[in-house]
Amino acid sequence: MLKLDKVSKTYKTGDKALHNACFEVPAGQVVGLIGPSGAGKSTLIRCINRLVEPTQGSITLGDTELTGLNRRELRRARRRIGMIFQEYALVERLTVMENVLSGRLGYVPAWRSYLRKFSADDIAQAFSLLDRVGLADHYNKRADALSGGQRQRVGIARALEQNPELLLVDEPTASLDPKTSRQIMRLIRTACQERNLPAIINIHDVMLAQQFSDRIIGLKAGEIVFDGAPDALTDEVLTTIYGDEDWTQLRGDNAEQSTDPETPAVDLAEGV
Ligand SMILES: Nc1ncnc2c1ncn2[C@@H]1O[C@H](COP(=O)(O)OP(=O)(O)OP(=O)(O)O)[C@@H](O)[C@H]1O
Repeated sequence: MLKLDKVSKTYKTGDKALHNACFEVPAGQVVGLIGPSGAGKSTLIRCINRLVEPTQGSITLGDTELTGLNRRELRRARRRIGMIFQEYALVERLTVMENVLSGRLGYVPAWRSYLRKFSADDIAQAFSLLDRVGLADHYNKRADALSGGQRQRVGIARALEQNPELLLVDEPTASLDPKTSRQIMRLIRTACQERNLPAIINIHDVMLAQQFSDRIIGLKAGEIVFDGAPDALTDEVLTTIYGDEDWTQLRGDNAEQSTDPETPAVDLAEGV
């Protein structure tokens, strides 16, 4: 369980990026975090693992108050939080397997991580995760030889290799085509369901968020203006968050893409 209590962030520039954010995310829940550009989505995600220091409020993961930790304790706590990034953040010249194993680096002693020595269990788990994200045959390829969708799957496997208690996902599909985006979102959601893992996904595409989240949190100018079920995200609510748009047409376009016959209805679902 993740809990945010009155979390605010004002940058040194005076930008009030987040104001009094309060919510809890129970185990296994996938939260889609939406809102216009500059609403504070990245700030909120980064406050949770303290890549950005909140100005006020408390953030608790399980029994640990993340906001109260010193640097060393924070390093240890970050092992419990898997991150998935828009630009994948892979080490391009390393193999797929080495990238996945790097998810364990926070766990192995410094000398072993320097020599990149991993236990047999870590390696077996990495193989199993690569199999589950559909990349078992690619384990020995260099990361820079992969497509965007494949890279993001490596990013997902690396985050899961950490055995995290929470996933923070920052615009995972922003660099991907619509079909690959849906596959990646399905993969993240299924992985969370199987592991009872909570996740917060910062996502620009409202329709994808609605399709693959258990809950939506809508931010506008640093304030939470919506927190509810994906079905409750009516055109009126969307207009509150984003301003006027032709939501009916946007939904129509998306429905066409979702029924794209080339997109298997359950692709990867069993494999994750
Ligand atoms: N390092 C920073 N220093 C000063 N202001 C910042 C910094 N990072 C973000 N901001 C400001 O905080 C506000 C929220 O930004 P943030 O990046 O969190 O929004 P966002 O919803 O993630 O936007 P986007 O969808 O465009 O990535 C904006 O006004 C932004 O200009």
